Amino acid sequence: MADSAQAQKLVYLVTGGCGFLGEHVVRMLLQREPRLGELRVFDQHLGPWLEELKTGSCWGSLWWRGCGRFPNPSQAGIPTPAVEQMMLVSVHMDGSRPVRVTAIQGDVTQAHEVAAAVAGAHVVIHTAGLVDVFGRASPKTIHEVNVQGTRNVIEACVQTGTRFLVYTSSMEVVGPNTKGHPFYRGNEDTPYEAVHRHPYPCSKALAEWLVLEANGRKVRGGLPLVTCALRPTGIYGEGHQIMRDFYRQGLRLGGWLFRAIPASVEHGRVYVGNVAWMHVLAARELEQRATLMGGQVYFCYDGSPYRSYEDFNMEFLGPCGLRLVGARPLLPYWLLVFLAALNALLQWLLRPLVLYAPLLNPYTLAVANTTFTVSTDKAQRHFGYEPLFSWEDSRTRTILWVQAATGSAQ
Ligand SMILES: NC(=O)c1ccc[n+]([C@@H]2O[C@H](COP(=O)([O-])OP(=O)(O)OC[C@H]3O[C@@H](n4cnc5c(N)ncnc54)[C@H](O)[C@@H]3O)[C@@H](O)[C@H]2O)c1
Ligand SMILES: CC(C)CCC[C@@H](C)[C@H]1CC[C@H]2[C@@H]3[C@H](O)C=C4C[C@@H](O)CC[C@]4(C)[C@H]3CC[C@]12C
Repeated sequence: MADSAQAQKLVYLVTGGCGFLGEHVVRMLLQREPRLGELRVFDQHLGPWLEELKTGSCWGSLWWRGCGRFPNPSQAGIPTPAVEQMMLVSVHMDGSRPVRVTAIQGDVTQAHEVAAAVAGAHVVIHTAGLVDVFGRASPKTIHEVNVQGTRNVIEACVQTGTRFLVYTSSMEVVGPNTKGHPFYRGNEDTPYEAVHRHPYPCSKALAEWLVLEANGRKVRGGLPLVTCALRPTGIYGEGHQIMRDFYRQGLRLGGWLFRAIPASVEHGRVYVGNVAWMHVLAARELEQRATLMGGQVYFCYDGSPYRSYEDFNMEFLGPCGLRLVGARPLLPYWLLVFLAALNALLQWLLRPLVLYAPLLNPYTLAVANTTFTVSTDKAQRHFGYEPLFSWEDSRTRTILWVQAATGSAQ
């Protein structure tokens, strides 16, 4: 491996590289991808943590090399991107393998920006997306970012000759469906009636379909594109904003959270570090295992226990001082349905004046109240995935993050 790592330096592009998952993918690539030569981090909002790369506080000896333009993509006939901010950082991972990290502020809905970022990349990990089940963004915007953005990424690969594309899909491509059918310990082949109405799962399903359908298309130079899609269940870990929201809500209620969903409704969860690791491995193995992996979907899984959404959250919020009240839901389900519908109505009525987007709405209630758990080893069989972080590790890391993010260390 050391010799081949010396021989071949690869250019990776991570779209959405400053998001919750994207940041972990970026860090994982820097730590664990021996063939990494250049890493392009593409995002609409560049995170301040990228600055750490310059100061060396992240991974040993990193240093700033100065500002520069993105490598000229004109060889591929692509116009130079109209991006607002770029920087070049040189990262020395172990004293012998310098990796150039290029941060690109850009928008996946802008085809020319995407094409310019993709030009010359060997591998694209496309995690950028608008994750909105609360009604913050319009259905049109969700479609533009998640579907048109993905189309732009695929077309950029085809035009510029990039052959390997890993797409971050979602469990929601499958379900839970609007009928509330349980998906219990299901795998990639489990039959399930996927019915999508909400803009977010609709957009993820369509985007995933585009990615899988593009597998085998000839890219510039004549070789086939190889694609696969990873479907995380609910991701948790350092940087999980909803976990922080739950903590704050608990604080407002005097340190108490009130059980809303029966403990028997199990919800699939997966640690962000393992999801990132799965992306890195899938991207690494796509070339060698193109026939097996091309056009395939993989659920993301690890050793996280099957629990209800609220009980699972308490694994982290409990050590931060919150308590979940009630062995059973305190409110009757019909009342929750009523409150969720009321929230939806208020959101609609208030929209001209203010954005009202609470956690509880008919869609989130349906998701939280429907069992959806996966049990599969497909990623292990196809590309040798084993979780990098045990449940104990994942739990500890998440607790430390919640404590630090909320100042709740006890
Ligand atoms: N969070 C979860 O539980 C979960 C579960 C399954 C799948 N996913 C998928 O994982 C991916 C990442 O989700 P996340 O939870 O990290 O969300 P996130 O919002 O933290 O990250 C998404 C990133 O994409 C960027 N982005 C959004 N619109 C963009 C645009 N037009 N152009 C460029 N960048 C843009 C955002 O700035 C953000 O940094 C998404 O595709 C999401 O659908 C998330
Ligand atoms: C009824 C309330 C008390 C609780 C509301 C919880 C609700 C906000 C949670 C429950 C399940 C969560 C989703 C689930 O983890 C999986 C995903 C898939 C991913 O692609 C995007 C995020 C999403 C939809 C989670 C959003 C928050 C949900 C609905």
